[in-house]
Amino acid sequence: MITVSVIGCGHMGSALLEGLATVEGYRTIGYDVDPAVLDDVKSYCDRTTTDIDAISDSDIVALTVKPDIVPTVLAEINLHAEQTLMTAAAGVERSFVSNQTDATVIRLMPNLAASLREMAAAVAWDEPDPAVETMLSDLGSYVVIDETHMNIATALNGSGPAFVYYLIQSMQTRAIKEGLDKSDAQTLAIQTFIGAAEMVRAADEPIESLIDAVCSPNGTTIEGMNVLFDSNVDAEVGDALTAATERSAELAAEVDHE
Ligand SMILES: NC(=O)C1=CN([C@@H]2O[C@H](COP(=O)(O)OP(=O)(O)OC[C@H]3O[C@@H](n4cnc5c(N)ncnc54)[C@H](OP(=O)(O)O)[C@@H]3O)[C@@H](O)[C@H]2O)C=CC1
Ligand SMILES: O=C(O)[C@@H]1CCC=N1
Repeated sequence: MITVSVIGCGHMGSALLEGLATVEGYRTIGYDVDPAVLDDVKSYCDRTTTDIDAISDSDIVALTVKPDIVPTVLAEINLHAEQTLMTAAAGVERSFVSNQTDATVIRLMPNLAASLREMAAAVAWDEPDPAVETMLSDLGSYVVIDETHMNIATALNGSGPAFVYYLIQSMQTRAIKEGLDKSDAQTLAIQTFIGAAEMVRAADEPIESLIDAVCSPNGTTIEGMNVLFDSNVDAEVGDALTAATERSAELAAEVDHE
């Protein structure tokens, strides 16, 4: 049994708890300062509490408060060396956290698909942590990265779901405008993204070849692709990632200088 405490049960903390609630082998504790937030997650947790001391025997403590709240929480918690403190706050560096706790600190960039156990996560640590490896596998897929790359991972898989939602919305909105029933447009847009992502995962060829396979000669797809090729959309999507990456770096500086 792995005991996981989540400090801050808002969007990210509750997604972790919701995902873990559907897997055997975890005892979960949700901690937050807001009792109303705890009401929302109590069906996913073995225990909810506003008492910070309740996390004292947890194997893994997930820190899912906003970056500027991290110093406040670190001043309140008293963890021991056998515990793992998993910080998920964007921009907050591992060294900043480990200077203020005896626990082993790992840095995680999760995403909200944890609730469905479809999370993409990036983790940075000194040593692999078997309990964390099990937990991340149970919640989706993860990669181990050097912490110097955590800001771009934050943009790619932390913020990335919002970018993908936006693209799904753009496609389904236009389909509805062209006359398709709203529910049908949603079904088709969603399954198209799922299917395309699975095709990319399964393929041992480059994405360009997958695009070519959809583009029948003189067909429909190439007409649409030409609009994309002639646009700046590739650069704009890249710029969205860069903006999020730069903001992650700024957050690090802001928390460090508090
Ligand atoms: N949302 C996302 O998709 C992702 C978020 N993250 C990271 O997760 C963290 C949380 O983000 P998110 O879940 O969106 O934010 P939320 O605001 O939804 O959740 C944060 C929660 O922490 C609570 N809180 C505030 N102060 C304390 C405290 N001292 N002790 C315990 N809990 C406290 C907040 O209560 P109250 O509202 O009353 O202040 C709130 O319920 C951020 O650092 C973010 O960078 C990482 C990846 C993805
Ligand atoms: O927007 C944010 O700052 C957080 C971190 C990644 C996703 N949400």
